[in-house]
Amino acid sequence: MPLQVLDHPLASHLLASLRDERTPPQEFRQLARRLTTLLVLQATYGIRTRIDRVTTPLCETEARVLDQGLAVVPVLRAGLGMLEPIVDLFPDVAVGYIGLERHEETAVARSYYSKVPQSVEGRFTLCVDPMLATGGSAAQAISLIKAHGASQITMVSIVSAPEGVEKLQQAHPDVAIVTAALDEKLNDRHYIVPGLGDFGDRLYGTP
Ligand SMILES: O=P(O)(O)OC[C@H]1O[C@H](OP(=O)(O)OP(=O)(O)O)[C@H](O)[C@@H]1O
Ligand SMILES: O=c1cc[nH]c(=O)[nH]1
Ligand SMILES: [Mg+2]
Repeated sequence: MPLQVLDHPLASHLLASLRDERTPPQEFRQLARRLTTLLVLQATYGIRTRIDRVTTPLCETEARVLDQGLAVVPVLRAGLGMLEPIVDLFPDVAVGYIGLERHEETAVARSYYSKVPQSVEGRFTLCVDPMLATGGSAAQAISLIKAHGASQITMVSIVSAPEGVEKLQQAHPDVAIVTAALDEKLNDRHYIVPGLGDFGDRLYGTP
């Protein structure tokens, strides 16, 4: 599936502040929520709809309504920073959780928690994790989500590296990727450059 890079002046503006090393955690969390709202509008464009009828104070008319449930699976911990706006926009969403932590040196992700509802089957499913670096965490998370029956999955990230996009597209060619930025590269510690640093640490104030 092609990669979609969100191209909107407000998204760029919010991302600039997220990247800024001076942005404190409280503001960082708010920016992450606002940018996720924009990303999710793009990511859910293909959710199934149907035509219903509604009566306005003036007459009856056709109205397009949602005809498919949404599921979201944030990858702990940083993905939690993207959850709240999605639950606000889609109150009937089914939420699963996957805990993954990269090894500091190898960057290989270790799984420490997983609770994905079987109800992802048939739902339009978003896997959310703000950083797509080597792609190891996203590829593992999506394999787990698929094992629970999901078949229509979109990966939503805030910043992506070319290496991560390539890995995910190879591992899961059926999964769409929506991101706010495709950055230049990974450094020798597997961090995205220019990136924004460690998203989880900046979100939760844990240097
Ligand atoms: O594409 P990858 O190379 O796998 O890297 C991306 C992962 O790294 C970060 O999580 P981290 O392991 O730091 O855990 P945290 O969210 O708990 O800080 C980030 O939130 C992704 O999950
Ligand atoms: O740049 C990166 C890479 C992985 N995880 C982060 O939080 N930042
Ligand atoms: Mg981290």
